[in-house]
Amino acid sequence: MLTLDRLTAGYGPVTALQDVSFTAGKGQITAVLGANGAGKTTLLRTVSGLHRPESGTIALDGQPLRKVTAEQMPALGMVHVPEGRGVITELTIEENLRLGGLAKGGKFRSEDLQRVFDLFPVLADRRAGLAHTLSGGERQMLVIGRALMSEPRLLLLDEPSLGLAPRIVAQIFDLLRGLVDDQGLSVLLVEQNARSALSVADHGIVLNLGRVVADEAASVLAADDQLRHAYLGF
Ligand SMILES: Nc1ncnc2c1ncn2[C@@H]1O[C@H](COP(=O)(O)OP(=O)(O)OP(=O)(O)O)[C@@H](O)[C@H]1O
Repeated sequence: MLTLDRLTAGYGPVTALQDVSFTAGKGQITAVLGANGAGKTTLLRTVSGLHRPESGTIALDGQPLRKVTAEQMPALGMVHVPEGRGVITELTIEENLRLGGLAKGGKFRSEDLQRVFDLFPVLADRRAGLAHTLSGGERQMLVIGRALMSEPRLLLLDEPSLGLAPRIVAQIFDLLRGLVDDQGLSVLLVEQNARSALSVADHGIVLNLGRVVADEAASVLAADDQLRHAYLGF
């Protein structure tokens, strides 16, 4: 689905990613793990066209994404959900979702809204309420719902568990698993919470100082004590 080949990116003299290569499979959750500063956010921003790599290629379904801008990504079936739950708190929940429907450049479709409300009944119940009234977990559901409005094939998620209670993280990851299993969505999941991410992912990539140090089935990574202690903090 998504293939990175020797991707190198940085910020002036700082190299954030060095020769990063891996494939995120179709209909799978691929977790990108690593400590603070490992390069995870830079990786997602580079894949979604927000940060220009110094070298290497990114291909979606075999098509190189060279020169594709962030604005064009939803039309290609890829949506980025950045860290920090960027809901617009002054708008209602429904208005926030409608914005996601516009990302693809087409017309808003009420069936997309209904589809998202079916997935997140908690948002449907409060559709006319202002987004600032939502809890952290509900805001995370809202930004995922907003991303789903453009019917992506690939969802890029940056730290969805950040600041959420374990029970809410489990609920959100279960939901993602359902989307992948039932609707064939593919997910690239960047997480510092490696234990939870590996419990839901099919595959895991471990980054350390911008380099891939492991690229394995999630179950293999979770069972590798040495790697867990060295890089994943659990
Ligand atoms: N805007 C920037 N300018 C300069 N250096 C940056 C910038 N953003 C990130 N970096 C550096 O690039 C490296 C990778 O950072 P990145 O944010 O991608 O890591 P991360 O794994 O996402 O960490 P975190 O979990 O803390 O967000 C780090 O050394 C970081 O200090």
